Amino acid sequence: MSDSPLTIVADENIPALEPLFGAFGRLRTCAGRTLSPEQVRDADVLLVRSVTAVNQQLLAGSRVRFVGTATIGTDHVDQSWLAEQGIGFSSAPGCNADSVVDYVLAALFNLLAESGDNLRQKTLGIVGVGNVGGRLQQRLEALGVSLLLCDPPRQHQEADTTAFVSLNELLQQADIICLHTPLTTTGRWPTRHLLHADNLKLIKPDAILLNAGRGPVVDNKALLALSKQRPDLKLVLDVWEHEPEVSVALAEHCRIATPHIAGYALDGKIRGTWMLYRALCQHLGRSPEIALDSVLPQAPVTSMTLSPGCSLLEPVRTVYDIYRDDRAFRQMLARGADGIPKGFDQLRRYYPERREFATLALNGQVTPDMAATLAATGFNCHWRQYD
Ligand SMILES: NC(=O)C1=CN([C@@H]2O[C@H](COP(=O)(O)OP(=O)(O)OC[C@H]3O[C@@H](n4cnc5c(N)ncnc54)[C@H](O)[C@@H]3O)[C@@H](O)[C@H]2O)C=CC1
Ligand SMILES: O=C(O)C(=O)[C@H](O)COP(=O)(O)O
Repeated sequence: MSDSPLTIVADENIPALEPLFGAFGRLRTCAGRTLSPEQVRDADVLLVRSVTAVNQQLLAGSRVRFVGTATIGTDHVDQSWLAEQGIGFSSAPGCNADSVVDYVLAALFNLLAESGDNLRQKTLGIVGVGNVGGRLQQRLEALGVSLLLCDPPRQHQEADTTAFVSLNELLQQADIICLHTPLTTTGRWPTRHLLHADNLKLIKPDAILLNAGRGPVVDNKALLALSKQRPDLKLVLDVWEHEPEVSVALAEHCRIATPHIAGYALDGKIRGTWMLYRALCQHLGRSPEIALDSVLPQAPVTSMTLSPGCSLLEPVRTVYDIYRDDRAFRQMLARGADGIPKGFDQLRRYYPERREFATLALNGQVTPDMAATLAATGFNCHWRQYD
């Protein structure tokens, strides 16, 4: 690509486009879900999120030389075809991993508080221990939670294979199962329908099953069938097979149901755009000059008085009320099946501002134990400890 102004076509749902990409040339935004070959034909650069299938069908005949997806997941991009065409590509690994971990902890703290259970007395299984699963592992270890880890690709590569268990062992032993694998259909360990009718049956009574990876990692039909026989199972689903369509029946069986927003803290979304900005600079041989902090709005200071006996749920709910997302999603589903794809995307497009736990400024006085627990949960806040 030359130094002349570039034409950049971008998904309208990518935040901070203008400050990060405005200086490269002409910026045009489009609806990512319905992006057509005609809309990208004259583009030099294409910036997408997870709802745009980037492949030969979209790009053949265009002059696109660089594609960026401001997401962790890359299952919507035909990377082999891009490489064959010599088209540069970048995703944003880890950009919203902390947001997803916040979502998981918000779901778990709420559900366990409702059942009067303590996370420290549970065994939690993480399937897929990469950026998201690994950060979840770190926070939970700091909270003193017993963990089981399943990640065959890592197990195969690493010296300490004893750190991992098989998927069946994890399903049989975990009280809480969190899925954080990518969606893959090829290779040695494909994840499509990783959880299916046969192994879903292994899950323990009263277990929590949470999927914040990709919908098709769980066979949704099999999960619905099982949920009908096993009302004890507590489902938390952020991702669905066939998005933006959703099985209303399955959502009704969920304790928490949300429209693929686990990674939607503003910090994670803008970090994703910024990572693409840096990747494009590198692709063009230019030095990146814009710092992340200059495009990330300051988090509002939420003042909250923490008392020695306060529950962790209070600060968690203050920074992220997961039931707000659950309610909005169910209201949308109740409006009728025809409206679901549109409603699903509307909820995501107009998602209210949410910030990562780490941005919350809490005030107050807490015991040293509570201070340690807050820090382990991911808060980076200002409090005074009681002696
Ligand atoms: N719900 C949401 O809003 C979001 C969902 N995601 C999804 O979460 C996925 C994971 O994200 P990261 O942890 O950042 O990705 P990552 O690539 O850092 O880690 C994925 C891990 O899964 C493991 N894995 C692959 N196949 C496996 C299998 N068959 N069984 C068990 N483990 C397997 C890999 O070895 C790797 O360690 C993304 O690919 C994306 O699809 C990511 C961000 C937001
Ligand atoms: O980063 C990922 O991977 C995700 O799943 C995204 O957070 C999903 O957001 P959209 O790309 O669908 O806006």
